[in-house]
Amino acid sequence: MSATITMKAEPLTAERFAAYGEVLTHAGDGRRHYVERAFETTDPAARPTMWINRILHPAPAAPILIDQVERHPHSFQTLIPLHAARFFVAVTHSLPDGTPDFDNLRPFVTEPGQGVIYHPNVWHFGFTALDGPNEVVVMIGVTGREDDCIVSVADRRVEVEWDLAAAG
Ligand SMILES: NC(=O)N[C@@H](O)C(=O)O
Repeated sequence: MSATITMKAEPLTAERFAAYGEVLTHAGDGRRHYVERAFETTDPAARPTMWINRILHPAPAAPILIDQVERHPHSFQTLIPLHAARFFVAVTHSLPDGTPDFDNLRPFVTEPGQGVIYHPNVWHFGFTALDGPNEVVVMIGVTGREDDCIVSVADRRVEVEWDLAAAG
């Protein structure tokens, strides 16, 4: 295991996240804000599926250890917390060999009321509640094959300071 990488999370914005996905908030003056890509898949066998994850334990105040990341090759993935609260997001792209680029991991802290849509194949840390337990709606296209979710265990210790006030 190589040396420890320490990072500081940034506030999540649409611009900072654009290379990895979309930030979900209501935009515009109308009552309805259509989200175009939430159900997009890359495989015709992928069936739109929704579930709710119960997250009983929010991240502790200590730096978050990124022990593994996952990606979904066949579909966009939407995550919408049911309780308006901040959550932690960390994303990266693949290196040429297909493994996650941990050196260029981008950690973020959301605002209450935001959700995210991950682009297919974007490596991401599992949904991590902050400030208390939460429940998160997950929407994704599922083929039922074993590669709907590909997990990669970190080959180095990556710690992220997520308390933005403390991070300065
Ligand atoms: N992305 C995430 O946090 N979780 C989903 O991939 C899931 O399988 O619940």
